[in-house]
Amino acid sequence: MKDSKNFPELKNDNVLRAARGEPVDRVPVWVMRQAGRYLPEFQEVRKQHDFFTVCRTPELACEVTMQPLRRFDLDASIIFSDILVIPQAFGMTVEMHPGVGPVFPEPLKTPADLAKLTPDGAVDRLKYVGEALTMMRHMLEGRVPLLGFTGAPWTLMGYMIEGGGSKTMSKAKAWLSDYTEDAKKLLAMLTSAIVDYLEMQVKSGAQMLQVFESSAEHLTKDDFMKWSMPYLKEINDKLKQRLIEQNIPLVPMTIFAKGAGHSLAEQATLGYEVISLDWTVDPLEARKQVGPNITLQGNLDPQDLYKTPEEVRELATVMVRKFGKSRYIANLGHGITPQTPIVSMEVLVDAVHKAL
Ligand SMILES: Cc1c2[nH]c(c1CCC(=O)O)Cc1[nH]c(c(CCC(=O)O)c1C)Cc1[nH]c(c(CCC(=O)O)c1C)Cc1[nH]c(c(C)c1CCC(=O)O)C2
Repeated sequence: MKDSKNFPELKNDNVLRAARGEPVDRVPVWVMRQAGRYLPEFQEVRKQHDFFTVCRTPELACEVTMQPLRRFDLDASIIFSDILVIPQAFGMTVEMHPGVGPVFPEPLKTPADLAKLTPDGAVDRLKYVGEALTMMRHMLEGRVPLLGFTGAPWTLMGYMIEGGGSKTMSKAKAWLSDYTEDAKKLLAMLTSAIVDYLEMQVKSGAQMLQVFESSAEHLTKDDFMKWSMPYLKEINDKLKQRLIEQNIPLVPMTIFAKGAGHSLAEQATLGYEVISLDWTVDPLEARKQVGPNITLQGNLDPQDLYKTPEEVRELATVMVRKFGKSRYIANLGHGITPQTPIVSMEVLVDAVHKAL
């Protein structure tokens, strides 16, 4: 399978080795949303093309995926796309409004709206992501591993019901209590599509996968156990089972459940190789919670990148020394934000590589 596309041999595999608990040459680092609006060259592309056009056009997706790698000595690339391509593949309209974020003109209002969704064949409508991954593997020439990703069921359900970002998730939470069976049906539908989607990503060339449960922060610990964890486990279990059945080498899996620092010990039981931490969690405490056999990723506060270069260097160095060189991938605690100075990224990457 791996050779069927004749991908170039991987040179810097530190991220994959860290994920598997093997020794690394240097602490690897990449950044969530590393291809994004803080880069002027990204803004140039966005002036000419709508956000989802970039996602759907492999040449454009690969160009913006490559942009941060031209500037910084990063140890991984992540394919340019969005978690909301799954709701789109289910037949929902999603628009990206600059300065606002994603907008669904027709969100799910009542359980009757579930009948309008078209989950059958969703993965076929996401083939463009696979094409971008395959093209990107060649474009990278083996420089660093290529990561794929997906949104997790609860996070996607939230956007589909709220119709965009939400401070409270009041409507999505109302589904959990008022339409419990339908909420379960929707989460199961999403879980199944996510497994298909990740399988396709691996077959297309993704060398590691991250599952974004960004809206975990809205759930109590009890609700996280009930409405997120079982689906996260099913995604990891089913995907691995499918890859094994087809004799396809497994790829490391990362779970990023933002705001779920209350459940690190529980997350460590899910079967994911890597747990990505938001900035609210102390590295030493996180290590205590997950034990020695899980890789940790994170967790600098993205707002720290607005400090002086000297402060950024100091904060990154302290962070890396707390996590240590074993089973650790440096990253931010969430996506990099649009006004971040370029120099902060340069300093962050350099500081991580020099810290140990
Ligand atoms: C919740 C979520 C989304 N998308 C994503 C998540 C999970 C991570 C997280 O919690 O931030 C994931 C995502 N979105 C994007 C990537 C690309 C890969 C990368 O470089 O990390 C990834 C991994 C590009 C993007 N996705 C988006 C942008 C900026 C939009 C633009 O270019 O106009 C980028 C580069 C837009 C987006 N997409 C989404 C939102 C809420 C927004 C608006 C928020 C904002 O404005 O910062 C949905």
